[in-house]
Amino acid sequence: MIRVDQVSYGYHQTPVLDHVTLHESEPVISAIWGRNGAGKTTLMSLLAGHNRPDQGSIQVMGEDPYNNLAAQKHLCYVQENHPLGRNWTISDLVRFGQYFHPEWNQELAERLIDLFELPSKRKIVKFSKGMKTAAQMVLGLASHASVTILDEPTNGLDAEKRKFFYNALLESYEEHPRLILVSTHHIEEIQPLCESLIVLHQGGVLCHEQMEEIRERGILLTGLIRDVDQVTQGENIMESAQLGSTKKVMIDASYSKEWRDIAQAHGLSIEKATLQDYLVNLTRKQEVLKG
Ligand SMILES: Nc1ncnc2c1ncn2[C@@H]1O[C@H](COP(=O)(O)OP(=O)(O)OP(=O)(O)O)[C@@H](O)[C@H]1O
Repeated sequence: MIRVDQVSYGYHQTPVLDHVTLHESEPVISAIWGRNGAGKTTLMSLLAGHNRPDQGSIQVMGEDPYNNLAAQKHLCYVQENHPLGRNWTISDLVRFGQYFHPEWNQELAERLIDLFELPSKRKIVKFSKGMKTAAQMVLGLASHASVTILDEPTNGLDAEKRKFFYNALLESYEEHPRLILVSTHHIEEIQPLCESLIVLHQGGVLCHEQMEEIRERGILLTGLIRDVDQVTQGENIMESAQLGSTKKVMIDASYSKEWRDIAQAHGLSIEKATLQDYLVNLTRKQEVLKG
């Protein structure tokens, strides 16, 4: 569905993406995670054909997306500040969606407008931040585009609206399976919906894995310093803290029965780290290693 091969891109001689390769061949909801400035939006805008790679090639449904209408009919890219017409209302947005997206689902669009309580007559520029995001999500989800790209789709949404969005995302995907790429900083909330995770870091894809595998990684062990040190000898320690005679570490290992047994045998407590904390440490570790 998408093929990114050896793509490099920079702004005014400042490199952002460096020989990035990324393939998704099946319909899937995939999260893109990375620290601020990692290049998530840059990668998404290249996939959407808004910019052309400096090097390498991109294909979306077999087409080069840059300046290519044949590719655009397969694509819906919803970015943070979507350039909606200044005077647009929700009705204009819906007309735009119907016109540009051959698979547009009008019934879903109407239901989402209702759910997000979006006023039909007010101009979108006068919406609150959360309402603007919700309006953009109506476009992204109802587009049913084969490659739907959502950049920070929960920005500004309150907890209830985020829940509505996650339910609608899943419903829209189940009704019309396709590739939905979602960049997010709120990985804990969205990870139950995603089958794969792409981590961007230092200009490249640090990992691209099945969510069910990566969400098991990162374990926290707590106990007496000497016991923790003994058990974690030779392990990849991602984080460590001491308080008196007690030590707590995060190691880069899967939360497996084997590890639970080892912890129990040594009198250590064991917990699964959050995916968010694991990823923060994973990207920090790389910085340390490279530094
Ligand atoms: N139009 C631009 N001109 C110059 N530099 C840019 C431009 N857009 C982005 N950059 C730079 O490219 C790098 C990657 O930015 P990008 O917006 O792709 O990251 P991101 O992962 O989406 O970040 P965030 O999580 O903060 O939204 C940053 O260093 C940013 O300053």
